[in-house]
Amino acid sequence: MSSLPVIGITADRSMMGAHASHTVAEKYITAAMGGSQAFAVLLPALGGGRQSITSTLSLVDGLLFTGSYSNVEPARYGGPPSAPGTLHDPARDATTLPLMRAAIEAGVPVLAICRGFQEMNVAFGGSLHQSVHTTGSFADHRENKDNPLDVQYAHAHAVRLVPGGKLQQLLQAGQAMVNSLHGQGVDRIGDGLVVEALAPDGLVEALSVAGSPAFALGVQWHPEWKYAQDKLSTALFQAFGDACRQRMLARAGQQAFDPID
Ligand SMILES: N[C@@H](CCC(=O)NCCCC(=O)O)C(=O)O
Repeated sequence: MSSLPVIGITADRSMMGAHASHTVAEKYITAAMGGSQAFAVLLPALGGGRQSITSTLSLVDGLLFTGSYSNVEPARYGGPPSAPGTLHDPARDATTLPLMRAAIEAGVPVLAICRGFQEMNVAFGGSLHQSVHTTGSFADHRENKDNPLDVQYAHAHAVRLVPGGKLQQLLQAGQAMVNSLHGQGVDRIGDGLVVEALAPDGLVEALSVAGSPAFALGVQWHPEWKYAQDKLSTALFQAFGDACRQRMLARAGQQAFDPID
């Protein structure tokens, strides 16, 4: 048995030339390995039950739901059709949405980032604003894609950590600075989800799952970016890794008592 917990990382499905491909940005892999001290494996976005959720959950000690430029298809939360030209990834939706709920119910630790955070909300029956900056109620939370990456992923605004919440307890502070690279945002909050952080304009920036048997946290920002240099990001990946290690040890204990057949 490996001494490292295994973290499954959700991939996007897109075309590389003529070939359907499954990809994960390396920053998520290095953050899981370095920040959570885990062994990273990539989970293809095959959807449609082609690889069963039960088998996936039996292979991993935790799941990292990644960010992505694509939007969750609005039919998944009863929203109006997307603006023409919006990037979707229906295979990813079909993979991550059922996996998210099943993982959390089974006590598999979950950290969900940006699109992953939006998936958490939709998986629990919530809905999304398709472009928060056109609602009239919120600021523009998008990055300027013409800027160098270091500028795009730099701190953009504060978040207020809800007193007594999981994030506030983790950081032992009332607020933190975060980056901001998203056009969509949480509208109706999913059933059983708990607000953990808010942007100055009131947009929900982090969610946890009430009564979840294990770590289950989603954040709208990108803690994987320079995870080792930012106090909140370091704390998040460490706490996620600790939860994954706990599950690994619990599973090892269970196996030791399984009858030999
Ligand atoms: N499409 C959604 C989600 C935004 C998001 O996840 N961006 C990530 C960009 C690439 C990355 O850093 O992985 C939205 O715009 O709201």
